[in-house]
Amino acid sequence: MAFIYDEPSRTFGEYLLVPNLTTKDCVPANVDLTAPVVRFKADPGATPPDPRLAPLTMSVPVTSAMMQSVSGADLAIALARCGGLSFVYGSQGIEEEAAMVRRVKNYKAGFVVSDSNLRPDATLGDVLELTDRTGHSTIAITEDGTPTGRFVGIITSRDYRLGKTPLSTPVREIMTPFKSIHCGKVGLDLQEANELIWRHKLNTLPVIDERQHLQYLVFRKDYESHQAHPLENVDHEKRLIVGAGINSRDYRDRVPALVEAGADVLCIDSSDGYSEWQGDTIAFVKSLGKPAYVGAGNVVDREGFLYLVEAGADFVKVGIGGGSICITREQKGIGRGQASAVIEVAKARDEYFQRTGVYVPICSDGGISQDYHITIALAMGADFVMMGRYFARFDESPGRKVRVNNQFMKEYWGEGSNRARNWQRYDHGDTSKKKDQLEFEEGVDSYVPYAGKLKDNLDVTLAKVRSTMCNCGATSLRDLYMRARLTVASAVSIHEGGVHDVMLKDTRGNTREP
Ligand SMILES: NC(=O)C1=CN([C@@H]2O[C@H](COP(=O)(O)OP(=O)(O)OC[C@H]3O[C@@H](n4cnc5c(N)ncnc54)[C@H](O)[C@@H]3O)[C@@H](O)[C@H]2O)C=CC1
Ligand SMILES: O=c1[nH]c(=O)c2[nH+]cn([C@@H]3O[C@H](COP(=O)(O)O)[C@@H](O)[C@H]3O)c2[nH]1
Ligand SMILES: [K+]
Repeated sequence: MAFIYDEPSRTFGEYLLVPNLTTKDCVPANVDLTAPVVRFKADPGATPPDPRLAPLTMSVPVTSAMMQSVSGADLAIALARCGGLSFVYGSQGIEEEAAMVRRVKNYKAGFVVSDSNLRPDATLGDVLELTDRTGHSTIAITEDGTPTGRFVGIITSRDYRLGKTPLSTPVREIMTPFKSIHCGKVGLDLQEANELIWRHKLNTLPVIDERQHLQYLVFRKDYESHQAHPLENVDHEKRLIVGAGINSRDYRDRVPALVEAGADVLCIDSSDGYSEWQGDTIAFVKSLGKPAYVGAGNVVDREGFLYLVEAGADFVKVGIGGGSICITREQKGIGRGQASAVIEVAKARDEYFQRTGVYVPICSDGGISQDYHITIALAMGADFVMMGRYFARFDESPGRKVRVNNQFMKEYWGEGSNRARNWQRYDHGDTSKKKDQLEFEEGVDSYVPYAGKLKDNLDVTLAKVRSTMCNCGATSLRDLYMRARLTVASAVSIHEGGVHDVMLKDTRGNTREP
């Protein structure tokens, strides 16, 4: 006989937090958002345990969805610099995905590999053409014109006069030559580089190796940007932390390549994780010689969670059909309201911890359509959240920025859409996929309003989270989960929470309905 749940399945927008006493030390500056990423052992007497006991943590509880339109290398770098974690999308060739992971791991804040380089026999005409193409006015001159060739000089716009200096002038006659340039030696850190920049009043510090080959450029303005990222999520070698998506088919080839590339944590990407395919995938990752972390999912209930935990998952992702581009509930009728799913799985996680002393973090994936939904998810017991739409809006996401009806938009398409699935037609890596199944789309191709830089937006979002936590008397995510009091809002009280019974006024004094 079919089992019917007593309670309807609910989602974040149906709940509100009721404030607790805010003590005077409970201010946003004192809020610590550190979250565990992977399983760890702790004293089951303290539920939930201190997240800093986990072997992999993040300083803000936010991850970006493993989607083609969300998590490429640029977004992964920007998010890790703000303290979060990206999962580079797995719906691409294995080599391509590994290359993205490598790009994130090789990123050194403040140290950039020069992208504008010429040989000494190039001309001013070449300089102008290159400046135009890259938008960068600092050009490194190396013997072979490569970013790591023997370094012989530098050209900036101060070295020539447009309209006066002939375009045919060779670079070697106008560049600042090596002997007049202050350089750093490879191995110096950003602070030391910055010291040199200030001492010698430089705009750019070239960093060379013992053979005088160029390695990096350090720009004065980038040091300031580094100072603005105090929460950066880095490993013990100060490299940014990055995750990578995998699937339950080509994992035997994909996982070793990603681990080799330096992925800190993997995650199986699927709408439905309660399957033996995922059990096998986890077992494979755990059988590798090298230790590797792997998350699994998605699940929406206690049974699915326990199955993946017992299979060895390092974290479990929660959510079926709640994503903004999802049509799974409509197409297949599977899923559960995101709040109900998180509440049940968080309870199962706590019981498992109390029984075994092993804490397995959970991630609420999809359906965050307002910033405060993050706080609600965390209050309900999610250790961190995953978002797609949210990040697709930013400069750093891979989708194109386009103008639609006089407004800038970014493209955002679901991983279950035909657009995303097309990669397999051009890649030979995953030919086993669904040969035996008829295909139907489970996601849409869409636009989202362009919103600018990731950091600017995430700073505001997290300010709201911290502020709400203070309303709830919480300065850590553990506090929040332990103390939060949530109430279901009736449809009428949701109406009451919006603007009502007033006419809105614009800057010219005109009025309109809310
Ligand atoms: N979170 C959500 O609500 C949803 C997410 N998505 C996203 O769309 C993408 C595709 O998701 P899915 O279609 O669920 O991918 P999937 O690859 O997990 O599953 C597709 C089908 O293949 C089967 N399968 C998996 N491994 C297999 C193996 N080794 N051998 C034979 N059959 C196997 C599965 O049982 C399923 O029927 C993912 O990126 C996912 O995150 C799609 C729908 C909903
Ligand atoms: O039904 C679906 N069809 C799709 O094509 C699809 N692509 C992604 N996802 C899932 O949605 C999450 C992102 O959701 P948001 O945009 O709401 O943040 C992601 O993290 C995924 O869990 C999909 N679900
Ligand atoms: K299943």
